[in-house]
Amino acid sequence: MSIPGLGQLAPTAAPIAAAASSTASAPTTTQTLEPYWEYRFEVPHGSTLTIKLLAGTAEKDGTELAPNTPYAFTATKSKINTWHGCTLEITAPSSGTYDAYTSEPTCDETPMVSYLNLHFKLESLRAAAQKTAQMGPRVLVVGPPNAGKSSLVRTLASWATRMGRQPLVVNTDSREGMLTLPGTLSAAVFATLIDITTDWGSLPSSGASAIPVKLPLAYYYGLPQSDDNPKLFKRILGRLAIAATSRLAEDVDVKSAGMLIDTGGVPTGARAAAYYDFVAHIVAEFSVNIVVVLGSERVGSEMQKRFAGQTTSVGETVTVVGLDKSGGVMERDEGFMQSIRESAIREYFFGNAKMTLSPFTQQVDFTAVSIWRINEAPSKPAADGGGITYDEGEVQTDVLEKAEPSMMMQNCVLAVACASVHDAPDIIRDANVMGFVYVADVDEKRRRLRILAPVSARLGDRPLLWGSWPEHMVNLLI
Ligand SMILES: Nc1ncnc2c1ncn2[C@@H]1O[C@H](COP(=O)(O)OP(=O)(O)OP(=O)(O)O)[C@@H](O)[C@H]1O
Repeated sequence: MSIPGLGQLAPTAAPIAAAASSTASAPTTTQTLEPYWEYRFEVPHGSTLTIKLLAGTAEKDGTELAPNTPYAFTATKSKINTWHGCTLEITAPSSGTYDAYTSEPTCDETPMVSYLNLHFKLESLRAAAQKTAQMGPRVLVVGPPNAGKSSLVRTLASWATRMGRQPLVVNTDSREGMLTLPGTLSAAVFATLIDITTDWGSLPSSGASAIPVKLPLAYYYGLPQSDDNPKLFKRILGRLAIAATSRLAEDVDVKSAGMLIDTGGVPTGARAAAYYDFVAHIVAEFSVNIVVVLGSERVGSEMQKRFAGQTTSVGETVTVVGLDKSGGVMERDEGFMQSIRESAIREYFFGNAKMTLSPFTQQVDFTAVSIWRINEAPSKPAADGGGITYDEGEVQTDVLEKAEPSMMMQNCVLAVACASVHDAPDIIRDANVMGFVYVADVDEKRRRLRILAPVSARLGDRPLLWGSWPEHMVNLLI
């Protein structure tokens, strides 16, 4: 066990240098970082950047780098930070490209110190909860898009596990999957380190891994934005909250460590009001007692207005904490995000550079599968403030519709519900996800589907859920 940030030296007067961007050409370079500096890097799809810690100590999102161990990063934007200083060896294949620079803040300038202070505050709450067998802190992180919310949740989770804690991490942003494919809301206990070459660690798959794989509990929403179908989104959040709360109840270590909940970015315009309702729903359902607002006074003031001083279902007062966003957080455009989603899906079926998987292909008759469609709600407010408001009472938007196989499903990912094909639609909707299949081909003439699955299992026994997220893929078999 190591304690993040402890024993740190008084801050050195590190020069405040403007971050200089450089496109590296040399295959191997070394980079020396002073205390509090960050090495920020962007690796495009198809390139690999290998980083090795030669001396000192360094972390990626709270997880320490092992000395003299090469870590290969691909298709990512991230950073390595150091509390005490370090030397890194950076290697990139001469044909590959990447962009990197060092940020050189002092102790007073880096928001990492305030994140560490938050961690120690949470730690003291966890210690107190452990003594009295109460629930540890339930922390919700909110803020605008690209504020560093997921990075902060990951960092707090990693620091907690380094102290021997086992927090339950919850993802409520269906655009990105946590330990599962996009389109889902999920929760997982983090008791061991995170594989730092990925965001959240490898997807659970049927192979051996040096770092223990975390198994998430996932529910399929099948749409990218929470307001694409507000009623269904809230329903699924409720299911996840019940599962998360019972996970806390059955394990004293998880209970005292509490929860860390990630959210999608607060949208702009009229959609923000609806989004705040989802936040209120999360606060109520997960009995959140600490709301961390990252990088926005506007969102901070809204959160203060709504939650500060409120009491949770277990009688604790809700605290709202505002923290600065790191200047290093990188924009990820739609093209980049799409390539990340595609690689997550490829990895799910075919494995990655460390482990190849052999998915199972089967031909099934249209009549042998039971597919249920998840629809968007009929309307949502436009980003500019116009548009139509919801009328949730009237429309049963959270009802699944039975769908006939069709060409529209070609190259789509379907979620396999942990339910029976004989169950009622609302039981199927409320079931958690067992895994995913991919529709490689639809032959409407012969009424047959070619389906790729991670394991050989009879598909006809389980209902399949068809949403619009993740979106249509390019053909994975080419
Ligand atoms: N200090 C930093 N230096 C370099 N990159 C960073 C830093 N902090 C975060 N990033 C990167 O910036 C990107 C966006 O960060 P992150 O995903 O944490 O933001 P977010 O607020 O959760 O985004 P979203 O609104 O899309 O959910 C990620 O690729 C992350 O690894």
